[in-house]
Amino acid sequence: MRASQQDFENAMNQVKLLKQDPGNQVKLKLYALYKQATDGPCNMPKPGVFDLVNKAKWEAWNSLGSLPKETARQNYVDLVSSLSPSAEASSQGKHEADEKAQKSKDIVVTSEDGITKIVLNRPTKKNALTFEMYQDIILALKNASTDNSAITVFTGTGDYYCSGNDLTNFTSAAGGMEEAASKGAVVLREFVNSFIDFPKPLVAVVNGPAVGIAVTLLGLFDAVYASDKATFHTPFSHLGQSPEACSSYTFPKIMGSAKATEMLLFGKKLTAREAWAQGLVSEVFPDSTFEKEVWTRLKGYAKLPPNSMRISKELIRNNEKEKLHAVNAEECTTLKAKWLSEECINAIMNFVSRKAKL
Ligand SMILES: CCCC/C=C/CC(=O)SCCNC(=O)CCNC(=O)[C@H](O)C(C)(C)COP(=O)(O)OP(=O)(O)OC[C@H]1O[C@@H](n2cnc3c(N)ncnc32)[C@H](O)[C@@H]1OP(=O)(O)O
Repeated sequence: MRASQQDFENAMNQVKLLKQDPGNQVKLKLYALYKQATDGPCNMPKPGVFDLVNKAKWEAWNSLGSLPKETARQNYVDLVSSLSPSAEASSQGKHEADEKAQKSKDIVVTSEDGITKIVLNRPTKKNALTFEMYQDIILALKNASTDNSAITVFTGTGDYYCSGNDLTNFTSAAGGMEEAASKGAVVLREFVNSFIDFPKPLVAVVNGPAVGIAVTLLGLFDAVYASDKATFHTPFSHLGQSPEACSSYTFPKIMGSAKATEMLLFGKKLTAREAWAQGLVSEVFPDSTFEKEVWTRLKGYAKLPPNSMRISKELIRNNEKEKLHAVNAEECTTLKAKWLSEECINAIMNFVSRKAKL
C-alpha cells in the first residue's frame, strides 16, 4: 500500500515525539528521504568541505539519485514507523508491547471475553488526561488494533468518566506555555488520528461526567453507552479554547448545527438523556444497573464475527477518513494558537490558582 500525504505528515509529527534520539545516521536518512519526497532529486551545489553538517546532509540526499518522490515518501513513513514508540514496543514482541501499555500508571488495559478494555485510572484527578496518558492511549489503541479482541472499550474509574485535558499540562511544562502548546498540538494530532484510524468497533462506557476532549472524542466512537449520572460538557469558550477531536465536524453532523453551537460555543452541559436525544449517546442506563447491563451486552457483541464488524466499520469510516484527518489538522493548528492567547492563559491560571472551576 502506498503512503498517502496524510501518512507522510503523520510520520513527520511522530518524529517530533520520539523519546530517544535515533542517532545521526538515521537523522541524515530521514532528512534525505524528506527532501527527496518534497523537493525531488538533489540539484543543489555541494557545500564546501568545511561546512561539515550541510555537506553530510547534501551527500545523504544526493545518494538517493532519482528515487521517485512517492517511493521516498513511503520509505520515510516506513523508517519512522520502525522508530516510533509503538513500533519499538512491537519490534520487541507483541507481549512486551501489551505489558508496556498495561504497566502504565494511569491507564489500565485488559483483554478478556473478546473485549480490550482501556480504563482511565486517575480517579483522584477525575481522570484528567496528562501528556503521558495521551501517549499511553495511543500505544494501547495501536496494540488493540491487532490483538485478538473483537471490540475495544473505554471507561473510567471512580465517579468521573474523564474531566478532559489536565490543565496543568500547560502550566507545569519545563519550557513554558510556548513549548507546551507546540508539544500539545503534535500529541493531540497523533492522539486523535489514532481514533480516526482505529479499525475495530470502539465503544465508550461513560460511567460519570465527561468534560472537554472526553466528550468531543465520542463523535469518533462507534457506540456510546452512558449511566444516567453522566453529563457531557465542552466549556471551550469558558477556557479561551476551541473544539478538538474533529467535533467541529462530527457534532454538527450528529446533532445539527444549532445544538452543536450550544455545546461547542456556549458550553451548554447536557444530561445523559439530552445527549441521547441529540444522537451523541446510543443508550442511557440507570446508574444502579449500568455496569451489569452494559457489560452483559458488550460480551454478547464481542461474540459476533469480528471480520464482519471490522469490514462494516471500514465501509462507514472510509467515506470520510480524509475529511476527518483534514479537520483534525486544522483544529490542532487553531488550538495551538488559542493555548497561547490571553483568554486561555487566564482561564487556566484561574483554575490552577483555585479561583475557578467549570
Ligand atoms: C494536549 C491535548 C489537549 C487537548 C485539549 C482538550 C481540551 C479540554 O479537554 S478542555 C476541558 C478541560 N477540563 C476542565 O476544564 C475541567 C477542570 N476541572 C474542574 O472544573 C473540576 O475539577 C471538575 C468540575 C471536573 C470537578 O470538580 P469537583 O469539585 O467535583 O472536584 P475537584 O476537587 O475540582 O477535583 C478533584 C481533583 O482533580 C483535579 N482536576 C480535576 N479536573 C482536572 C483537570 N481537567 N485538570 C487538572 N486537574 C484536574 C482538581 O484540581 C482536584 O485536584 P486536587 O485534589 O489536587 O485539588
